[in-house]
Amino acid sequence: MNPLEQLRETWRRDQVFDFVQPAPDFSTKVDTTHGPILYVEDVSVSFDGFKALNNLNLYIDDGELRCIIGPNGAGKTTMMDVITGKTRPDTGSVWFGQRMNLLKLSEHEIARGGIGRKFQKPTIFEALSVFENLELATASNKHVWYTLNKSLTGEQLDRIDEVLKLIGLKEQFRMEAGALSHGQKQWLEIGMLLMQNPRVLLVDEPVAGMTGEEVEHTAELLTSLAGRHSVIVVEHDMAFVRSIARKVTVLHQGSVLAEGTMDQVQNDPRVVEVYLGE
Ligand SMILES: Nc1ncnc2c1ncn2[C@@H]1O[C@H](COP(=O)(O)OP(=O)(O)OP(=O)(O)O)[C@@H](O)[C@H]1O
Repeated sequence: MNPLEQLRETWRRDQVFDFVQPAPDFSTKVDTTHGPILYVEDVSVSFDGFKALNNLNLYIDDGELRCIIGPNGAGKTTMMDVITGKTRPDTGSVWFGQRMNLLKLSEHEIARGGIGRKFQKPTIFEALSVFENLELATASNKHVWYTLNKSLTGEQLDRIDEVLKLIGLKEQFRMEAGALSHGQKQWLEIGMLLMQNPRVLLVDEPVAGMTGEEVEHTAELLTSLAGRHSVIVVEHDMAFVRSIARKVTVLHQGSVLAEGTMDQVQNDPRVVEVYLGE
């Protein structure tokens, strides 16, 4: 390579500017041949000496829908923070499949690599339409005008159409996102995460503040995602958990207290004691 070519190679845009880099392709590297897509092992997190997570062990199978419940302060948010790279544990390990060590990746790399997180408060662009919000979510460059001025490929349009159907907002695609109902905003944000095609989706209290009908639609949406994605739902609303849950994990004082079907955990005397004591 001559010096000019070497210089060009060194200054290739995608090596210089982070925003034009393609998302890391972890899909081929996430090895789920043993079943689980997430391994959280012996994880402890302390805040000023207080153990928010205490030797937590959690295994999520590829494509499963798991509900995580537990009283206030049980460590549910801290657990999600550890999986998404926001909080680093003091001890333990977190693996995405068998080969991807999440503790070596940044929060940004984890998000782009296939672990999406839906916070309680939606972070949609209220002044843009439903369609434009999804359009924005297709891109690696989040600069609004740059993205909206680029034309979409047929594949991206198909995906937007598919996601609009999934989240039940096909008729509202031209509507300004700010004019959507509370529930619709939550679904739009789930849709934006789906545009990135995550392998794992973490969803924090998805039905808080929703109407009965919206809760039902959310249950349908989340159950329909399982299989193609692994979905972890943290929720306090027990009726909702019962309506979607296959397997439930109960956290208490930073560890797993019980795990099983909703009936099994609700009849577990340790779980009853913890909830009655609240
Ligand atoms: N940054 C922090 N600094 C100090 N203590 C913290 C911090 N984050 C969490 N904690 C404490 O760790 C414990 C676990 O908190 P966490 O938010 O993970 O629980 P949670 O199960 O999500 O609770 P909730 O259901 O109320 O949201 C709590 O006692 C909380 O006060």
